[in-house]
Formats: sequence, C-alpha cells, structure tokens
Amino acid sequence: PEKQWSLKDFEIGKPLGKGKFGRVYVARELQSKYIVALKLIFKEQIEKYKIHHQLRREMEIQTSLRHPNILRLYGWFHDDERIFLILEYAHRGELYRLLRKNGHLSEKQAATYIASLTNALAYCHEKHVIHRDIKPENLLLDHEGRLKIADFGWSVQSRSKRHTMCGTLDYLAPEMVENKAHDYAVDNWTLGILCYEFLYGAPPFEAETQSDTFKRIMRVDLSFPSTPTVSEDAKNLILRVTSGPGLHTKALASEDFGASLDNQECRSCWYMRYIAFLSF
Ligand SMILES: CC[C@@H](NC(=O)c1cc2[nH]nc(NC(=O)c3ccc(N4CCN(C)CC4)cc3)c2s1)c1ccccc1
Repeated sequence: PEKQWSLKDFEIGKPLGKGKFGRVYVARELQSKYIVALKLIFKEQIEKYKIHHQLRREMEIQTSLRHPNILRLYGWFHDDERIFLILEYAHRGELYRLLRKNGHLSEKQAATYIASLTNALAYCHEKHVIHRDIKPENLLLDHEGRLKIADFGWSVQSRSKRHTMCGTLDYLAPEMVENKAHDYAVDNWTLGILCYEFLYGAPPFEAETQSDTFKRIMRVDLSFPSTPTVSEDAKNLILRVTSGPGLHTKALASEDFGASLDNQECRSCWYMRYIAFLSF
C-alpha cells in the first residue's frame, strides 16, 4: 500500500526556487537519507487562484510519467495549510542558469538537450500528454548533467483520448484535423524555439513589447545573427520545425492520414523522433 508521507518524515533544507504558486526546498527523507525536492503550495493560494484542477492534473500526469528526461513526482501529502509534492532532486539546477552563464551552448550540447527533450516529449505525446510550457526555466539538470523537464503545472491530457477516431480522417473538417495535429505541434514548435535559444542565447522572436513578439511569431519573422557561427544543418532544423504551427500542422494533416488519428499521433511522435535524429 502507498506509504502515507508527512512533514515529520523530512528534514527541510535551503529554498531552491519560487514560482507563482509555491516554492521548492531541498529536503532529506530521514529514514533513507534520500535527497528530494519538496514543493509546497499553500491551500489558500489554491483557493484564491482556483488551481485545484491544474494541480490535480499536474500530480496525476507527473506521477504517471516515467522517463529519464522527465522529473519524477514520487508522492505527495498535505497538512492544514499546505500541499507538499515530493519531487526528484536535480542536483545541477536550472538549465537557463547555464545558458545565461555561457551566453550560448555548443552545437553538441544543444543537440544533446534537444534530443533529450524530443524523446521526452514524444513519450508524453504517446501518453496523450502535452506539456505546453516548455521553456529553459522549466528544464533542470541532474547530477550527470542530464536534462529533466519539470513543472507540469500547465500540461494537459490531450482530448484525443476520448475523441480518437476509429474511422478515417476523411470526413473531418480541416479545423478538426488541424486542431488535433496542432495539439502536439505546440510542443514541437517549442523545440525549434529552444534550439534557437540554446545556439544563440536568446529566443528568436524577442522584442520590446509582448505585442511585437506576438506579431513576430505570427509572421514567423525569424533571422539568424552572423555570430555565433551555427551550422546550416542546425539552421535548417530550426526553420523546418518553426515552419509556422499552421504550415507544420497542415504538413502533418495533409499527408494521407487516411488512417485513424492514432496514426496521426504516431506520425507526430515519428516527427519528433525525426527531429531528435536531425538534431545530432
Ligand atoms: C521549474 C520551476 C519549478 N521548480 C521545481 O519544481 C523544481 C524541482 C526540483 N528538483 N530539483 C531541483 N533543483 C534545483 O532547483 C536546484 C537549483 C540550484 C542548484 N544549484 C545551484 C548552483 N550550484 C552550483 C549547484 C546547485 C541545485 C538544484 C528542483 S526545482 C517550481 C515550480 C513552482 C514553484 C517553484 C519552483
């Protein structure tokens, strides 16, 4: 039977980070001496911001996922005012600190991280999970420098589980097919943005104001600075993956998806693995 954890099972250490809805501390489980990260969320915050469903989804999803590049959620417990998530401890902290420190990463380093991310996202998509908030702040590094996706607070279980067609796509309206492929393409698109940021040290559509960034994204107004030197292969990968969500989706949707949506999801996962292959 599941062990019932409580605060007295842990010795709490220094704070690791703070987010909008909580903060994370390093902690040691007293019996096993095992180091974990304990994420605290105040119940009044959950009430105030109405994030019950989001938190429940985060817990269900992260508990169910088992992948070397996804941070484990081992369990949880609560007291009168707080909920505690017992998370895997990533010893080398946040990837974005490494990125800020070094300015940008080498192609080899970027390719390694993009391949890990792609495999983790392909695994998520096979489980009908879309993270939707992949950014350097949510990427951690374990003691071996291996990438771990954290914070599934914005992830969703894709609708397709209930809507998976057994028939063919032939009778589906374009927006439905587009919508379906779009679900997964959100994470795929992000891979291209991250690849650019790893190689150049800043995301491709950065702008003074949010609305300018939005305009640049919608126009896919992406250009490559002359420095640092980046290989043609890497640029092609970025262009291919950020060929606009619409185009990408259409590309996914236009290929003969005579088969069921499942094929399409596999197609999306295939596409992801293709990206992983490309990024070496
Ligand atoms: C991704 C954000 C999310 N974070 C988690 O869930 C997090 C889960 C989790 N597990 N392990 C972590 N490790 C660290 O945060 C960490 C940071 C710096 C470290 N170093 C500093 C430099 N030094 C040289 C080496 C050690 C080591 C570990 C974090 S964060 C979050 C969400 C809500 C509220 C707070 C945090």
